[in-house]
Amino acid sequence: MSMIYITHRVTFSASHRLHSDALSDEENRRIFGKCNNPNGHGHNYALKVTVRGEVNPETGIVLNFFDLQDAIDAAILAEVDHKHINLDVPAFKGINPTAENMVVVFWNMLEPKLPPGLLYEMQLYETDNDHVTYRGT
Ligand SMILES: Nc1nc2c(c(=O)[nH]1)N=C([C@H](O)[C@H](O)COP(=O)(O)OP(=O)(O)OP(=O)(O)O)CN2
Ligand SMILES: [Zn+2]
Repeated sequence: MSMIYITHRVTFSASHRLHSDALSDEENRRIFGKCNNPNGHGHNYALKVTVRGEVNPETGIVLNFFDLQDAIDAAILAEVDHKHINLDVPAFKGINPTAENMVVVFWNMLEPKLPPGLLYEMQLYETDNDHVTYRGT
């Protein structure tokens, strides 16, 4: 049997403010600079989701791309697209919406919606130049 990795990419737009409740206002300004601006700022994010599994010999697929897209839409995009992450998304209450924290939250949103053990990797692109990768641990 062949282990195959399949990836679906989605995009969404959202705004956020980098601010940690564990830091003083001065520390937040020093560490996050302009990204700590109280008015927030926006990004056009891209999220790549990779699942891995064996190819079903009858269908020839691991997981239908359509089903993967539907799961991402329902679990993640419905929550965050065109939202202010800090203010509008309950899952981020008390969580600083860095790309690092966002990808972990997204994993926890999506993983229960997929067949057990299928989710392999998520990559969240905040810009074309900067992205983070998470594999669940
Ligand atoms: N490790 C991390 N560092 C930073 C994060 C992050 O999530 N993890 N996030 C930010 C901010 O969100 C910031 O908005 C990044 O925006 P960006 O447009 O990349 O900032 P620049 O002004 O440097 O980009 P330009 O190339 O000048 O357009 C910061 N750090
Ligand atoms: Zn930002």
